[in-house]
Amino acid sequence: MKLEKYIRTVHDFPKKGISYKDITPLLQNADATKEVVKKLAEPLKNQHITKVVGIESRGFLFGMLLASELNAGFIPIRKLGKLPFDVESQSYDLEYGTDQIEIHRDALNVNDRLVIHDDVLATGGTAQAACKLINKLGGNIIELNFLIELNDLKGKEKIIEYPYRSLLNY
Ligand SMILES: O=P(O)(O)OC[C@H]1O[C@H](OP(=O)(O)OP(=O)(O)O)[C@H](O)[C@@H]1O
Ligand SMILES: Nc1ncnc2[nH]cnc12
Repeated sequence: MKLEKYIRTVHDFPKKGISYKDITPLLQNADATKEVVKKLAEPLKNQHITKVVGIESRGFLFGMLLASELNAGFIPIRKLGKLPFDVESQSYDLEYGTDQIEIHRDALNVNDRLVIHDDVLATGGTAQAACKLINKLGGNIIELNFLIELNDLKGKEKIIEYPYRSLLNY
């Protein structure tokens, strides 16, 4: 199945000069959605993953499905001020701004085997900040995976210490 045909490029969103990769056409298609989950999960099936970490908000969409497919738990990393309990925080730069993400301090334990998932790897600022949060809690990152990687933005250079995978490259 050609997953690329379900990704829509929207020019000048949310700011002039940005080519935004819109995954909503993919989400509308059940077969394409299942194919994404299968491809994300396949190499991880024997890796004894205990929790998938998803980054708000689009990282929740496939992060939760991947966790279910792997019989793993799910940990949300959320934007500033959204998690109700004790949190660790990390600020970072985006392709179109700056932001701050947080994780609950009791979200994981040192024995967990973690996968971090997000829909898009662009500059890598978000993924790098997520890794910093996990490291603050002493977590063990087995892999980062993404549905889409924007090659020219060189996000992979920010997560060089970890294995990572993207299903689609632009
Ligand atoms: O590699 P980076 O340059 O850090 O960009 C990637 C991040 O940008 C998008 O999220 P966004 O902050 O737009 O939020 P959303 O998921 O709520 O749409 C995307 O879902 C990633 O989380
Ligand atoms: N160009 C882009 N399209 C979709 N999501 C993004 N997150 C960061 N850059 C993005």
